[in-house]
Amino acid sequence: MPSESPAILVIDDDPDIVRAATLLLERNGMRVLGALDPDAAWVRLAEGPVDAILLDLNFARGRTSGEEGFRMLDRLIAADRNAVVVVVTGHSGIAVAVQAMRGGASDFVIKPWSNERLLATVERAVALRRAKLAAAPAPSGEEALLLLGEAPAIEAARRLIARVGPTDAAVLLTGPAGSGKTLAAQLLHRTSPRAERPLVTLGAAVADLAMIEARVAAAEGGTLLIEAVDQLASTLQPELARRLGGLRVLSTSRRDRAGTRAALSDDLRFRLNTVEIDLPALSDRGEDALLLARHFCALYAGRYAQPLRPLTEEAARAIAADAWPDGVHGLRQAIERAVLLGGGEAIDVPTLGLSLPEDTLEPRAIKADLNLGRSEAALISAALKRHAFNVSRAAAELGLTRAALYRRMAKYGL
Ligand SMILES: Nc1ncnc2c1ncn2[C@@H]1O[C@H](COP(=O)(O)OP(=O)(O)OP(=O)(O)O)[C@@H](O)[C@H]1O
Repeated sequence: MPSESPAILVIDDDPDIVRAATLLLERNGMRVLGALDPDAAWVRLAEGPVDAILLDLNFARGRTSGEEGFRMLDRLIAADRNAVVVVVTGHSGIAVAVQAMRGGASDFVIKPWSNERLLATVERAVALRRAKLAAAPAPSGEEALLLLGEAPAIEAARRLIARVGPTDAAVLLTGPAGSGKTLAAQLLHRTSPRAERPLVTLGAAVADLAMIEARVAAAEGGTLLIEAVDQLASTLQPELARRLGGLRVLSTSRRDRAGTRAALSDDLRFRLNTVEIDLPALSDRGEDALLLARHFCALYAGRYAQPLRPLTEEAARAIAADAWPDGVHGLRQAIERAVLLGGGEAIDVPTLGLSLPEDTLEPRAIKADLNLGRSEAALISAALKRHAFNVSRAAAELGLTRAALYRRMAKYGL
């Protein structure tokens, strides 16, 4: 860590949490500013910039949607595009944390945290912030909207987008996390006669009637993008269906077609699925992961004014073989970090935080544990370390859902 002590802003409405984080981080050479609510946070930020921000997503106790936290996250990133925000959420909030990462958070921590992990996360955040500042991103870096890939399903999706984009047809986009649904929706809007009008997003998982009314009004004459529509409360579905006149409606769901249909009331479904586009998991797209990885290497090298470093042969193999549980989103983040934080001539496997496909050897400690009756805690701990505490990857390797992995991590104090 560089000599000047990093400044960390901790935004949490629980003074005990602020105190605990302060003790830990100060003991490790950091300067900590505490804020019990967003207003106090802005006052702190006005006093001077910070290296990382720990943001509790649920200010008002008992709330779980994280809505207030999301607003704060948006504002923090709008105020400073290099802000590095780590969101903090309770066990119930894993989906919310993942959504926050998509909204620009750089990492997340689940409460109750382990000190070791919190510290490692904050140190990573500080390194990322410093690398971002040092790299001085080219201000012009508007990214072109491109749905890249040569897999047949992606080619089919591009053809469908070109055909139905310019119409007013409602399009339902299905596919797993990070498969490009939002990107496809942006393309559909961009190629439509409404392109100059707003594309307004409604997050169905956290929507209530007031939010529905506000977003529908904001999308008037433009396009409404309903994200995770399968998660909309059943009582709200007829309310939403009734308000969709006069809008172009695009929607996304991580469930497959049948699962999505089953989650929607007839009246809402008829308004949404005139055309359906499926986007497959990145791991089912053959060489596309590698093609996208090379694209992101060039994109981030340009954006951060870094030399374009190639992928080593092993890195290319590891990328092609990985399960990519967070889809293109996860791949993109891995490459951004590697471009910003990696040194050397080329981007290698450790810089990406991946493992080589044939690397099936378990560390010796694990073997001993297996002989002693399969210590679940040791297996989980090793998987987490192997994946640099990336819970999605560790869970994928262990064959667990993320929620199941978090439960076990809490059980074993990992
Ligand atoms: N085929 C692709 N070509 C280029 N970039 C892509 C492609 N697919 C996805 N991306 C990029 O990957 C990231 C994740 O994609 P996107 O947000 O569209 O996924 P999603 O399916 O909406 O995910 P979620 O279910 O988590 O909302 C975005 O930055 C997007 O631009």
